Amino acid sequence: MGSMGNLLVKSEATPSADRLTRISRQIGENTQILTEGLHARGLSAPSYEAEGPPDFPLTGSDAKTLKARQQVLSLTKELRDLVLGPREALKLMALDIVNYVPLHAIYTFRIAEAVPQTGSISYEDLARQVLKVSGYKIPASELRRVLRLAMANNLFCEPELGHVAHNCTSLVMLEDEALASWVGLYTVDLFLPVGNTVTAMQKWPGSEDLTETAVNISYSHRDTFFHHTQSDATRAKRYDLAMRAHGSREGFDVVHTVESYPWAKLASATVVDMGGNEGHVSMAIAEEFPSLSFEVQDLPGMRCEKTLGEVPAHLANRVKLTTHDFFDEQTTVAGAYFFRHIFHAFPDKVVVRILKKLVPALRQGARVIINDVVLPAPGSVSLMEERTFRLLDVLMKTVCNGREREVGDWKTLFEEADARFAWQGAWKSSGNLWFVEAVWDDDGGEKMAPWPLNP
Ligand SMILES: C[S@@+](CC[C@H](N)C(=O)[O-])C[C@H]1O[C@@H](n2cnc3c(N)ncnc32)[C@H](O)[C@@H]1O
Repeated sequence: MGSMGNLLVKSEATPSADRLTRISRQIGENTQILTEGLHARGLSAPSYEAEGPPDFPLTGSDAKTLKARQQVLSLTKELRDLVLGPREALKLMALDIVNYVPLHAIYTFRIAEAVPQTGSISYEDLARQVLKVSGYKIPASELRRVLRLAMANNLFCEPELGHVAHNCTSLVMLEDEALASWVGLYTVDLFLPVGNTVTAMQKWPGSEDLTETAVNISYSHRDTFFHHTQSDATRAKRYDLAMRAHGSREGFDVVHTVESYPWAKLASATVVDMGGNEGHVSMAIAEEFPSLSFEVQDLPGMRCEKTLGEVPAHLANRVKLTTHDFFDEQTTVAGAYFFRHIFHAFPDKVVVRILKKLVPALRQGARVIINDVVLPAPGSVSLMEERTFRLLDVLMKTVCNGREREVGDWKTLFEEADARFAWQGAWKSSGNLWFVEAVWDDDGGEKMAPWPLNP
């Protein structure tokens, strides 16, 4: 019971000692489902061995298996915390910040590159290799202390005393540049801002200004996070690669965007993909829905010959990459305006401003389609899911005074932007992102019959 939520779930008045057994039995039952799934597909269990699979093997499975996995993840945390006891669990939660030091060191000193892909290396030789690949002269004793903490978190291993080797997790950092950049983004770029979030809340309570954030305090400037990121080539590249890793996180894959909206109902419309980056989302939808056309708008900095040339020839007449700043008035008249992963990075008043800028181009029946996070009601989803979205919500506060939103918050944004936006609702059928939609009704919003959308 407790696993499905937190605040709304009433705790037992005096929980019986059997509670622990009950949770562990549920863990056992759900683990059994996973084991059967592995057997049925002839797969072995995940492990930390260097040759082990870098991803849990059943991620693309049926709903029952996926739910069992979510249950195991939530219940094991619950059992762990209960067995620790609240006092000790709290101490460990606070102490957890130290676990980021090895991650930071591994990224900065390029330790994954310095350790040989097979076999092992002594700490002294590792110090020499680190100097070679990263230029940093770090004593063996310091590498040892950070790496031994990393190993206590199942990152690298020490097969023979005094010798470091890769395991499956550390190899991922070597082989997956996007994931390594994800680690870099959080440890190099965001560690200070995370630490300054409360200071920003004290300095600018409730601010909706993009330049009154923990990033501004940490880096002593009044630029937006976006400009801060773009102002340094290394940082910009790290951010772009990290976003790729984010896009491939479970539940955030573009396949959910393609499958969860009834795109065919837009017939032969043009969809303007606002802040559509290099067009990867539009291209994925265009592949599946051959009657649709896309105009992918983004800032000039996102356009160069290389990216323009990356639209495959068979899509070139239906997917156009153009430049447009969404703070300027929209000039393209289209059937739909699509915002994926855009608005959570902006405070409410800025989102309203962006929506208003669409108005000159909107014609009767034009759609605004948002594909973004919708916050669950507290306690309505598993603790794992809840934590994913609450983390993103607080992170948005840290970097840009943006926020994740509940369904009612999205509706309010449209109401504040213009009464002619007729609310169509919000839904999610797969993945982590929801669809939120409004239709432009020149006659005044409310009278427009809702489109029968929920697929
Ligand atoms: C988080 S990415 C989302 C990209 C894409 N929609 C997706 O779902 O993968 C945000 C995008 O918004 C773009 N962007 C930021 N500010 C913008 C602006 N003022 N006008 C147009 N695009 C902007 C960025 O360049 C970036 O490509």
